[in-house]
Amino acid sequence: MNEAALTLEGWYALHDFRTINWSLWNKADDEEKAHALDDLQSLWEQWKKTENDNLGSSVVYSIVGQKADLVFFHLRETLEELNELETEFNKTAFARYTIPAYSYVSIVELSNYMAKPGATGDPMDNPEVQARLKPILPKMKHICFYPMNKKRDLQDNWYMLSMEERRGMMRSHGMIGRNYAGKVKQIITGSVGLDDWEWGVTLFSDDPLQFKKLVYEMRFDEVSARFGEFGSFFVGNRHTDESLIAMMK
Ligand code: VOV
Repeated sequence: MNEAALTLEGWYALHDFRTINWSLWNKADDEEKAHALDDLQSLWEQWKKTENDNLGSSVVYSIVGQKADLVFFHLRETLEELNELETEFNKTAFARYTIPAYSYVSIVELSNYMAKPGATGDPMDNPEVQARLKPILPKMKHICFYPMNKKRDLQDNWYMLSMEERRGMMRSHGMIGRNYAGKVKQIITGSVGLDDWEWGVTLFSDDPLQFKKLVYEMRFDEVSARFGEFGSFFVGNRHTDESLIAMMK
């Protein structure tokens, strides 16, 4: 049997994609709209407080194209908290004007492929590791999310490779990624046993072209070229509470 990579897990993640029911929204009167936006605003204030208290992180982005209109991306300590905030959102007057479009449940994950040989001590005690496992989400202008698998075909089965083979490929993957330091920030969330794909890839950048450059360059790298299988891509622009409320008015 091949050696499983050791993984460290941090905050649970929910990507909650919604479509706005514009025909319902357009029929609502001013009072109903104001009530819906007040509800959204007060929930957003709670999300900000959670983030300021370092108990989680939340960002909201528009989605370009017809797959959804918005994504609410939340990180929280427990699955229960994610469930609660999803329900809380569903109870708002604002949610009545949205239709669930897609969701993804996962957990922030780091693997030991790049672990320094001979490192001692519990990595969970390392503040850098903690900051990566429980990240305050970047407030960059654009987001790109997609789920992915590593192939389990007869010839190309990631899970049948030795640790050394996988480590070598992940090193090359990391080297490509490093060229995008300062341009693209990635949050990799593991979802084996949690959702339909094996990982969620969430990228942030101030320049959406960098998503295309990075993903394209990685397609030529062995781990993506031979083993990568990808779901739907969602791309969008950052919303603050002010910009989302202004858009709805
Ligand atoms: C923005 C740049 C960037 C950088 C620097 C980077 C680096 C790294 C390192 C060093 C490591 C391994 C250690 C760890 O941290 O876990 C990873 C891990 C991972 N990655 Fe990555 N990745 C990036 C970016 C990046 C992208 C764009 C993708 C999508 C691939 C594509 O073709 O579309 C991706 C995927 C992943 C996955 C699914 C994993 C887990 C694989 C597993 O089998 O466990 N990743 N990644």
